[in-house]
Amino acid sequence: MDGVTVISHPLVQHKLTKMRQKDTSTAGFRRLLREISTLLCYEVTRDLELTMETIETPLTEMQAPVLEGKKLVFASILRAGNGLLEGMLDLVPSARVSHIGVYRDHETLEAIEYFFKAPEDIAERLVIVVDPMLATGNSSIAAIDRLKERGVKNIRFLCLLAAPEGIKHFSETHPDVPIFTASIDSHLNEQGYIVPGLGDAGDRMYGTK
Ligand SMILES: O=P(O)(O)OC[C@H]1O[C@H](OP(=O)(O)OP(=O)(O)O)[C@H](O)[C@@H]1O
Ligand SMILES: O=c1cc[nH]c(=O)[nH]1
Ligand SMILES: [Mg+2]
Repeated sequence: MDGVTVISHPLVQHKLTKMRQKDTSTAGFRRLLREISTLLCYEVTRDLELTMETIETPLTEMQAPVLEGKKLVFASILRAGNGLLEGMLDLVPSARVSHIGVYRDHETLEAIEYFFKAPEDIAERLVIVVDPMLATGNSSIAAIDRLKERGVKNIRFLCLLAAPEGIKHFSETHPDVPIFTASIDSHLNEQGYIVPGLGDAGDRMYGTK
């Protein structure tokens, strides 16, 4: 699929299988999500620009590559996005963070926004939006609409599972935003859940159901 990268690394796929299993505990689910997020972060940042800095090794001075970490924003779609955010910050501690509070209305599946906070200069930065689930696409599309209203031009979207219906909707609405996912699942059911999926990511992370 155009604009979609499936991260097929065996460690990612193994951990995802554990997360899908209904008997995985809340603590186990959270731990796996944090671990998998570092692996996904590795892939989504693979082509980031480096600048050269003068450093001194014990032997000599040299020009060495460093990441422009302060130019990055991780935007977490609450609540479940926070599970991906933590592991990503482990790898890029200097990244800035935006929180976008969006939940799905269970009847209409429309996205309802309840919170938005972002760095002042977000428009000048690369923003990696994170949410484990791309189902209908309504939540991620709404979050990216909001970022574009703030002038952000350079956006990537990272998730764990995506439904074909959501990818189509998302790509038609935001064709300029590449999607990174660990799996493209079969379909959405009548309630808008991803099948086979892993259930409700927020509830599984926080034990709210
Ligand atoms: O693509 P969509 O059809 O919009 O579905 C995906 C959204 O649903 C879940 O959030 P939820 O609404 O359950 O909120 P929560 O994270 O607070 O539980 C998930 O974390 C996504 O944000
Ligand atoms: O399967 C789904 C769909 C939307 N949100 C989730 O958490 N899970
Ligand atoms: Mg939820």
